[in-house]
Amino acid sequence: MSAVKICGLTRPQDVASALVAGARFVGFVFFPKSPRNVSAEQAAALARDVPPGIMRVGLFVDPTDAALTEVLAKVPLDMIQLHGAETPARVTEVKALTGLPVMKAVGIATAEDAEALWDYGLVADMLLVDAKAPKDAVLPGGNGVAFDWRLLVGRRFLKPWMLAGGLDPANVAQAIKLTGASAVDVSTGVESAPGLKDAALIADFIKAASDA
Ligand SMILES: O=C(O)c1ccccc1N[C@@H]1O[C@H](COP(=O)(O)O)[C@@H](O)[C@H]1O
Repeated sequence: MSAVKICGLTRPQDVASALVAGARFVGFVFFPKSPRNVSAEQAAALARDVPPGIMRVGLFVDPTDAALTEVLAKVPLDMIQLHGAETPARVTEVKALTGLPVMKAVGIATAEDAEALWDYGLVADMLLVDAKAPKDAVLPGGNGVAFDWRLLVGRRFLKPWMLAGGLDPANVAQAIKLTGASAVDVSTGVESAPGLKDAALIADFIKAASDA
């Protein structure tokens, strides 16, 4: 049974749908270019509805110290997700600055890309193994694009990890079976429109991941 993170929540009803369906992680995006971007005030209201034991993850892309500090002053987060070009040294800095566990996203398209998982595993608390963004993409993630999951078969990880990238209710079971992922993350695959989650798709996704 894989744990599920539903990322890019923007509305209270979407948070409720994720929780009712059994999500173990909920994600809030702090990246203005994203259709899932939320202000610190919006995220604070959404995070208040989340019971203890469920991880509230703040997603940032190459954040400054000031941006992190400003959000954390208002939003009770349990984990920071770094989804930009942050170096291993920056991961260490963000951990020290925030006092929170950091999950570092690593974009994969080739076996060579996957090598970076080792370096980030030395410093991050968790790894998010995502598809590399297409060249012309505006967003570094949340593009609904999958990668060749066979690149992960037999790979050793230094830290707990989550699979992401183009997952949806129809393919998540196969992805888990092939990679052995014990946690999965989804954003666009459970949306009815950019930034708007669909309760039925969330429920279908979590059931498929749990049954896999
Ligand atoms: O969701 C976004 O808008 C986003 C913006 C910037 C960086 C990452 C983003 N989302 C993350 O991308 C992966 C995969 O998403 P998808 O399921 O393929 O849509 C996931 O970790 C999201 O948290």
